[in-house]
Amino acid sequence: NNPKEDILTSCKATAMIYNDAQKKWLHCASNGPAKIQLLFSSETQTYRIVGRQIQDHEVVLNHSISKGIKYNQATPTFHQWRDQSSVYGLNFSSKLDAQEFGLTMMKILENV
Ligand SMILES: CC(=O)N[C@@H](Cc1ccccc1Cl)C(=O)N1CCC[C@]12C=C[C@@H]1CC[C@@H](C(=O)N3CC[C@@H]4C=C[C@H]5CC[C@H](C(=O)O)N5C(=O)[C@H]43)N1C2=O
Repeated sequence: NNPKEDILTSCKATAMIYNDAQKKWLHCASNGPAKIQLLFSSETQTYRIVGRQIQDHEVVLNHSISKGIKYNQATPTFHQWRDQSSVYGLNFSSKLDAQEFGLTMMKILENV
């Protein structure tokens, strides 16, 4: 971890990406849930979302949270967002995780 990044929130969720051609959601990795973190870098004053598979630590999500992204809390345990190129989804393990993640994401989006 870059020591200069603050972990704003951390939770367990399955990272998904929408395949527009097939019109279906695909898992970003095949082996179960990931640890999803919202990070703030004081050095660059930027936020990013990082997801690492719990089983093998594979990085399945890693992108900066920019002004342009649109975030949608589709259900109490499934949130999704789109940027210029893709649509991502998080299937949370619990409603509480989803609530906390959503609140943190909304605060970030007010500040980017
Ligand atoms: C205008 C727009 O982009 N709309 C987006 C949602 C959205 C709204 C506002 C800001 C950002 C976003 Cl991503 C949208 O509707 N999208 C993005 C691509 C797929 C989808 C377009 C159409 C389908 C209709 C059903 C819904 C969907 O995919 N859902 C709803 C929540 C549900 C929850 C979990 C995932 C997991 C597997 C299951 C499934 O696909 O079988 N599924 C879904 O069916 C999810 N859909 C979508 O989320």
